[in-house]
Amino acid sequence: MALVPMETALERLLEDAGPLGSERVPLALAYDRVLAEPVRASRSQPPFDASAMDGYAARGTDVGTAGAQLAVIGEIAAGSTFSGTVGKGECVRIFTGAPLPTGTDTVVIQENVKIAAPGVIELLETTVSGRNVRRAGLDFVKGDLLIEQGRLLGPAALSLAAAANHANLSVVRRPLVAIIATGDELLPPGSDTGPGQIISSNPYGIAACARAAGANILDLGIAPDRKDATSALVKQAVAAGANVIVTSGGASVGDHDLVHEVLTSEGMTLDFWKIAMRPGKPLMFGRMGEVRCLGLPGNPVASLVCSQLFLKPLLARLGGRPFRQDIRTAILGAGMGANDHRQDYVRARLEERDGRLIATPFDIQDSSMLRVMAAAGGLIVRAPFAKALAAGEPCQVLCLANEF
Ligand SMILES: Nc1nc2c(c(=O)[nH]1)N[C@H]1C(S)=C(S)[C@@H](COP(=O)(O)OP(=O)(O)OC[C@H]3O[C@@H](n4cnc5c(N)ncnc54)[C@H](O)[C@@H]3O)O[C@H]1N2
Ligand code: MOO
Repeated sequence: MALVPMETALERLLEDAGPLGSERVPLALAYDRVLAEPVRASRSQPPFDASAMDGYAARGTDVGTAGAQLAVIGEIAAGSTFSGTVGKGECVRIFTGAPLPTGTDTVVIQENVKIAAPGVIELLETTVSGRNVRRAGLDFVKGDLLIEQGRLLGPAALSLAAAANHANLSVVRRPLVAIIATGDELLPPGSDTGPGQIISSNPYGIAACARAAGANILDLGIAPDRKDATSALVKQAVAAGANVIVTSGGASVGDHDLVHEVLTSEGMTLDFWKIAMRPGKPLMFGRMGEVRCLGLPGNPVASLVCSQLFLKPLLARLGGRPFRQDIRTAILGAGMGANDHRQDYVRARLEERDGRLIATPFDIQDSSMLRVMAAAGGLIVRAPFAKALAAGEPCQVLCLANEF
């Protein structure tokens, strides 16, 4: 079977992947969620002309002359209102956030007055009419569109939604990702391993990638290399409402690589299998109705690279989240040979020298080597049949620094 080019595989993976439905969540749980409906202001803010300072509210026409005296006829703090009307030559002691009393339009800050006599202040400086007042609706007016649909909710958006008097928000549902590791040799971390056994590491990295892309995780553990055991976990994933089933291992051509057979028997229609990439060649993708199935290769680095390149963008689409690979130009720290027909993702050390990004490929690129992967700041992307490059030449790097 001809290997599928990387771009074709990505296009097919994302072809009809759009945001899942929505759910309403309390504001306190809405951080890092994607807004499913625009947020409009249910009220105006501030809802009244409000004092921006601690001082004295007065008429603008009374505060233009230093040395003038005003009678203090009352006091008002934030949270209350002043029932009377302030006349010429009068003022009201006021505190930040309090509504301006009727008749006033200006606040003189307290630093600019002195007490001339009990109940009388004297202006030490002039104040321009209208100063130190926040007009009603300065921030927003009832009905204003405040936050657009599709926005990832961060701190300011959440405070804004709260100020606009929304206790709950409609957000895009997080995709649920079921993860199934396959292989007789696998045991969970913390186990005593016997002959021929290793620790199942892939689900942890896969889950972290999925979480970073906004998904919820259902780790279904390890299926031994038996069709019935693998089928049972796939059924469990479907029953739990998984939007994406991710398998790890068993994707290749060995006698014990059962994933394709099992997924097909559970109703998956294969879309593509075997990509012109390294690592990650045996990657498989198909659909079981609305459930997407991603068969990741078992080699630990391949499973991580494929999670970064395929799982994350897929989950971002389903969750309505923005996503873009962080690809930058770097300078090669060592020469590289010509590439073959597979797009290569070469683990590289990244450093900044004299303001330039230097990418140096690790000597050994075996796709089992997690230590190298964990030390790699990025993956040098080598197109199929790319020519040999000398140290010092530019290359493209997919930066992982903040993600791995
Ligand atoms: N004749 C061929 N053999 C292989 C090919 C091929 O094209 N022809 N492809 C190779 C490539 S590339 C890869 S990648 C692997 C992937 O194959 P599978 O997806 O079937 O993976 P397994 O055979 O199950 O495992 C491969 C390797 O990874 C280890 N593994 C598996 N699961 C985990 C896990 N959860 N945690 C840690 N390590 C895991 C497993 O023990 C094996 O060592 O196939 C090549 N072979
Ligand atoms: O391409 Mo495999 O995915 O070498 O590790």
